[in-house]
Amino acid sequence: MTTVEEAEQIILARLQDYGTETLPFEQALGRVLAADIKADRDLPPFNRVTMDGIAITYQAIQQGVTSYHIKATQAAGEEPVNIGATGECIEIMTGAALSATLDTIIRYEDLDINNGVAKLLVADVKQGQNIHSKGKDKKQGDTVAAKDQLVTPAIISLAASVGEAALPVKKHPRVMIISSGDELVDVTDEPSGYQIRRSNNYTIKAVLTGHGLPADMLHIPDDPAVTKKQIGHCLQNYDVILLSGGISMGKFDYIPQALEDLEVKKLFHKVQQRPGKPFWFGRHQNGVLVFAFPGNPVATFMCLHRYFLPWLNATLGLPPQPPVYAQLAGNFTFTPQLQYFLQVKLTFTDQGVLSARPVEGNGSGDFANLADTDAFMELPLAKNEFKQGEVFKVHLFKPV
Ligand SMILES: Nc1nc2c(c(=O)[nH]1)N[C@H]1C(S)=C(S)[C@@H](COP(=O)(O)OP(=O)(O)OC[C@H]3O[C@@H](n4cnc5c(N)ncnc54)[C@H](O)[C@@H]3O)O[C@H]1N2
Ligand code: MOO
Repeated sequence: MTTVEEAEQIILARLQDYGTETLPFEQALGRVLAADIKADRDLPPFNRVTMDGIAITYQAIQQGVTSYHIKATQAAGEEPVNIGATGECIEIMTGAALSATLDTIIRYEDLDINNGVAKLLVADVKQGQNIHSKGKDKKQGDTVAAKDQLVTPAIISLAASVGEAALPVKKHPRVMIISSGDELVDVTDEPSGYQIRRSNNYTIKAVLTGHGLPADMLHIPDDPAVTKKQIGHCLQNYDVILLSGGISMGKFDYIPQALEDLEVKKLFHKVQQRPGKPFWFGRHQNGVLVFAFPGNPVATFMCLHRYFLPWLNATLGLPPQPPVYAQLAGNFTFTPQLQYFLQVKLTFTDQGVLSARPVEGNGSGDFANLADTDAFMELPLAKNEFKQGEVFKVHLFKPV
């Protein structure tokens, strides 16, 4: 059977470039930047005053001059005003551009101002104080934000400041989410005593929305002809199909056969893991990828986080997320020859250690348990006994 690592490698070997698009910069939040953002001029673009007060030349201090005639007042956004002598100063505001004749700012708190004269109240004055020098952060033409990273609020701020009103970002794949099964009714429908409401498709959609990825949804009944027709249509109109359910050994699990008939090449079926063992993954020759997750809600949820999101991350050109490790807060035993993904509740201890308390639940149909946990802890296949204090990798599905 395919191991978790092999499944991951097979999936990550199928990265695809969906191209780029240009968006108004405010709409690019959460997307992946497709080109470097460069400074259109030095940052800051002029010697920027950082305290309200007066501007003097440091020569005055060297000559022992401690009171200054206020020649003018300069607000931020006004043209720089020069002084003509060491005994002069300009009253100046934070954000103003400093004239080349001035090099030191003294804040109001250190002055006594009367009748147009500012008297220094402190002895310790340093040349260049309270000035953010031109080009200190970045020079014109420098990269201020490199491509292949998520557009964050800080990058929106940089784009605005260098005048990039439109940003090139990576295009998303077109995603279709398919649920299947005659036992499933929609959320607004009243289920009979032997039906349930479908939820996996909404879970997947919610996770994708959290990653800024739009997706369409479709439900198909347990009918082989309809299954084939509908999936065939999706193979022509989408880049990625995310299925849940209908892939195990049941008499009405028509999905693997339909995919085979539609010439989606199976790359693996069944992974040595719990939950999610029946996971099916394949690729159509036109490039469409099919992730068919097992129907049990926890299995779908785990596979989405463990396999699809890292693929999405990599296919959009983002660097791999650094692994997160946590310390097991209780003993745990698991004997089947399957890699177990244990649901855990995470907390930081007062020593700054990420601690993981096992919250076992009632198997992969128990979605109530998902709401009470934060992550899956990936327990190594080679072991059966996992002791309190041991450290293992975790896959977070909630921020801690
Ligand atoms: N003989 C065997 N039976 C099963 C095996 C096996 O190896 N041999 N594996 C089990 C495991 S593990 C899982 S997981 C499930 C996966 O089966 P399917 O992918 O075919 O899923 P279904 O049978 O269609 O559904 C399973 C379960 O999940 C519910 N479900 C499905 N879709 C949704 C949805 N959109 N929202 C909410 N719930 C959903 C469905 O009603 C079933 O209860 O197979 C085991 N059987
Ligand atoms: O994958 Mo199944 O989720 O172990 O029930």
